[in-house]
Amino acid sequence: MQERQHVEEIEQVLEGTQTGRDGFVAASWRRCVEQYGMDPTRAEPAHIVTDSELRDHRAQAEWLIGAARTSLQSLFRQVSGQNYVLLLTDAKGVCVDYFGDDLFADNLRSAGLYLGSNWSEDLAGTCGVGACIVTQEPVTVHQDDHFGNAHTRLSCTAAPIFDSLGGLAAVLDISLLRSPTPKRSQNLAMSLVTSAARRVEMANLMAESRRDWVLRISDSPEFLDVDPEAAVRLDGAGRVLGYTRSARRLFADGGQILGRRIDEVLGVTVDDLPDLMRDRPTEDRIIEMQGGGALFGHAIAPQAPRTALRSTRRGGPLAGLAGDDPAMGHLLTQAAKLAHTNVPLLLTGETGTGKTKLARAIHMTGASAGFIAVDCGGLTPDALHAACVNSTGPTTLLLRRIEDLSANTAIALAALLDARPCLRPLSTTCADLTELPMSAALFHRLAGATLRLPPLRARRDLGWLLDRVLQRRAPEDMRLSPSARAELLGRDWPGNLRELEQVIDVAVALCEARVIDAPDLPDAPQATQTIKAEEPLEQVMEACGWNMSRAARRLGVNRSTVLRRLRKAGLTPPE
Ligand SMILES: Nc1ncnc2c1ncn2[C@@H]1O[C@H](COP(=O)(O)OP(=O)(O)OP(=O)(O)O)[C@@H](O)[C@H]1O
Repeated sequence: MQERQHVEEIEQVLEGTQTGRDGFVAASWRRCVEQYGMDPTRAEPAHIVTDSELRDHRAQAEWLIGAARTSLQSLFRQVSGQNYVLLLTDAKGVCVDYFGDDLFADNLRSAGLYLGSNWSEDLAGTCGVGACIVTQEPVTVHQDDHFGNAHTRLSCTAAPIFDSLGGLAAVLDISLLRSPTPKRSQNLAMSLVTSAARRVEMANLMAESRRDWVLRISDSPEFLDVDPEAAVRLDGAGRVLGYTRSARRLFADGGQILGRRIDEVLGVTVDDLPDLMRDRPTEDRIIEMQGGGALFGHAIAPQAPRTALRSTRRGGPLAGLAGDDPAMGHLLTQAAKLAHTNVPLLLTGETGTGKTKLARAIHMTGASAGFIAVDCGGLTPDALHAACVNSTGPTTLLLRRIEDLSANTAIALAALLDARPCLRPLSTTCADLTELPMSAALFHRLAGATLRLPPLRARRDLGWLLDRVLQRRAPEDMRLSPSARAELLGRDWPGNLRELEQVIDVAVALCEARVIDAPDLPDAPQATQTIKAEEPLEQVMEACGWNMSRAARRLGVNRSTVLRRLRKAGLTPPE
């Protein structure tokens, strides 16, 4: 009786009658009859691929099975005892991994809820996996939503899993042999399966991105580090190399995502990513969206390869730090050799000469997996311990501005380094070594070797640096006029590379055409400094359009410092 009603309803839908079915189900029924020539009255058995075909499908999906296993196991634990079956199918609909209760194995196998079953729509008719492959959206195909009478007792909820290039890679399906009648009984299954699919995409993206930056994103600071909603993988210039499906919403204008620069949609450039790393408080890691609104970001730096080659040739992150400057060439060759050792390094030089950047490049070149960065100004012994508490394996400890260490924290640091030999300190300082306020004991724990960065005015690769900074911070087709270039090459640069970046940022903002000309350049360094010292925070924020990254660059501090100062001054952006 029920079977006859089901067939009659399919006929009505084919004639164009609205029967209250979900639109995607009606569309699938239509395809089953009109494209695949199926007949709902025929009790089709489950389609199972042969053992050798299954081996092929599993071999091709091996990376996916690996990435999904942990998520599937944890999902299965959540639904255990409720008779749910989990299927992971490849993009063709063939089940390549399976979790179900062995007690019902025979029933599940005959219903097709088993390894090797093929749930593509053109074979199985309207079903969770098939509809998910066609619509590329999460779906519930409940009981008589199914096309064939053989399946009308099942309830299947399926979510798509996309690879990092945006292609459909798999479907995660959670099914019941028997279910309560209301379709909404499967709402919880829908929410479980979509979040499990999101986590599989995240695991896959992370596994692919060991050599690149990853920016993970969340609407709420609470979930940022534990279960972020979306992530993008970025190259050194901030271009998108891969993404999880939910990251599409950042690119709301649609179209191409791969190859786009992240600063086209978010108020961060690749140079801001270190400020979004885990050592910063979560609530300070705010990212403004270009179209308004804000998100929270967690940046993960490229990791060194686990089996780092003991090469002394310069390459990778270190190579990008200098052009043809003999002093920098010598320093970077030394840095490349020292990167593979455990020797504590002290990086000295004037403010803005790139000590922090060099430290990060040394870390990326070496074999330490973990990376912790702390600013020594205001650092308490407790905060130092808290920052290092989770470090287990070899870990780089970047200590910025050790001249600002308090006496108490200096004692705590010496004790910490003795107790945790896995920590490799890389310290930076602008101070003269003879003026460092620390005991000889601590000094020798920090300065196994000293690398001195030259001031920008002494470097012979200023032209190269100008082009590089321009390439990173200006639109692709923007260039410097010969007179602007000559003016910049003649400057003194007391603020070094930081000042160079700011000058380019200002010039890019002021320039009205595609060529930066001399009048677009901000004032001479001396004048700029005087103004900066006198300029109130509110004025800086207004001048930067309340963009925190821009204000941070202008003030020569990082974004979290700007945020802290704003909070302290009780300033908020105008409505
Ligand atoms: N080799 C480089 N090429 C281009 N930009 C660079 C280079 N090195 C550093 N920078 C940029 O210059 C700015 C200052 O760099 P960094 O923070 O490493 O300097 P620092 O010496 O640690 O400064 P401070 O002592 O004031 O903390 C950063 O924005 C960084 O991106």
